[in-house]
Amino acid sequence: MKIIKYPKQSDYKALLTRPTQDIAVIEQRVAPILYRVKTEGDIALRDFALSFDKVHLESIEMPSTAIEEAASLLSEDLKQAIHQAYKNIHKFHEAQKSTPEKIETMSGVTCWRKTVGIDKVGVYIPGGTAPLFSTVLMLGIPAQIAGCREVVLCTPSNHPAILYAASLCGITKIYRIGGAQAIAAMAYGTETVPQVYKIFGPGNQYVTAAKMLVNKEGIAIDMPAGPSEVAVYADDSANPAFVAADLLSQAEHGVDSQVLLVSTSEKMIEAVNEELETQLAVLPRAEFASKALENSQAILVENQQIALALLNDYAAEHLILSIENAEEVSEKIYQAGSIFLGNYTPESAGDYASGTNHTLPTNGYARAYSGVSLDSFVKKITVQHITKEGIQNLGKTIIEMAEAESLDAHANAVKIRM
Ligand SMILES: NC(=O)c1ccc[n+]([C@@H]2O[C@H](COP(=O)([O-])OP(=O)(O)OC[C@H]3O[C@@H](n4cnc5c(N)ncnc54)[C@H](O)[C@@H]3O)[C@@H](O)[C@H]2O)c1
Ligand SMILES: N[C@H](CO)Cc1c[nH]c[nH+]1
Ligand SMILES: [Zn+2]
Repeated sequence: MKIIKYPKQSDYKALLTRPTQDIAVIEQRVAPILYRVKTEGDIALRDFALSFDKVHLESIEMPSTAIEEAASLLSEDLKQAIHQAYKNIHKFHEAQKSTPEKIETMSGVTCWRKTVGIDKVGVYIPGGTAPLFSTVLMLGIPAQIAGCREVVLCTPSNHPAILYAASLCGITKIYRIGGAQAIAAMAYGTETVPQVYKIFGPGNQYVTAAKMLVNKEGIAIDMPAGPSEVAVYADDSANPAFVAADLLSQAEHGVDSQVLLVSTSEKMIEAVNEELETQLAVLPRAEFASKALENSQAILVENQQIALALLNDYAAEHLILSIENAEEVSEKIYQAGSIFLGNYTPESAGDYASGTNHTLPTNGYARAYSGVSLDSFVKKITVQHITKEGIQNLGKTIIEMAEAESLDAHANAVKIRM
């Protein structure tokens, strides 16, 4: 990994640029895909499956026999692991349920919020270069807890673990389509794929751009969750082999991934770089990882204050603090998708099984977005009830304000009751 020593603040922006293609270029590629699915429906889905994924789709919907067979194609160990992950993710997301409180703002005036699962949701499960069945749990479990009535799943992969995890989450509508065309299918609906109100899920740049484009047409999305990234802040208490392993764990996702190492210790950076070479040499996805490492850097900084400023600017999807007093220092982080503390908290734990959600904002979107949670799958509807006495207490205030806005009918709706 390139080493950048003591950069000036004016260099941060260039230094922290993501390797993703220009969004305008990707949108130009994706917009015609969306249009064809919108206007031609299933015919376009079949064409794109053939040209992008090299599959001739007999049936766009996953056959029920494949779903039923899935369990028998997986090892007992893998099924056990999936169940353990399911339990932890369920526990963490179930705890996010909140009991709405009824608040009496004035005597006789009561307001509250009721929580409702979004009726129809679509989840995208990446499957271009790896079948991310863990993402099924990350999206299917909160949808299940939220009580979403219809959950549609699209993925270009037919890996049995995706089907098995989907069954655990009660998802039965599975479509074997990927990329921007899958996002379009869920956004507009086709003869086969049902239209949904909100689309969730990570994916490559085409998937992410498609989500952002359909969002402009009024379809809700979770957030831009594109190519994976991790930043590691390591001091001399870190273990260089652990740090290198964490960097490679995200670099192996794809050529457009980016990883960042920030340290006040030149010795640590050099040791991590050596470890990277050793570990990369035996990594099956070395081709992806080494390309991603070309887009990545190790940055040597003077002190912790500068390290934290850089990391907050970068707003990494994942931030690992392999430093002393990690929890205390994490209080000073205000821009990151998910934080991992200490030497024994690999980012992979959050990817699979600790309980937190791995669908997280990339490309700096962690400055304004949170990762997926139970909240992402629900709407909160406000409810209020005012008694005959309550309107006497509140009425004067409303009339005063409505008349000042020159909206007499608003004022009358109160006066008539008083
Ligand atoms: N941010 C997160 O929370 C998160 C979580 C998991 C994975 N990810 C990211 O998801 C991505 C998965 O990517 P992937 O490619 O393996 O799978 P994917 O399922 O996202 O994309 C595969 C699809 O891309 C389409 N495609 C491929 N080349 C294309 C082209 N030239 N033009 C138009 N469409 C094309 C194809 O239709 C294919 O089905 C990785 O970048 C990974 O880092 C992010
Ligand atoms: N690291 C990815 C989120 O950026 C999630 C994932 C799934 N499987 C492995 N990793
Ligand atoms: Zn990962």
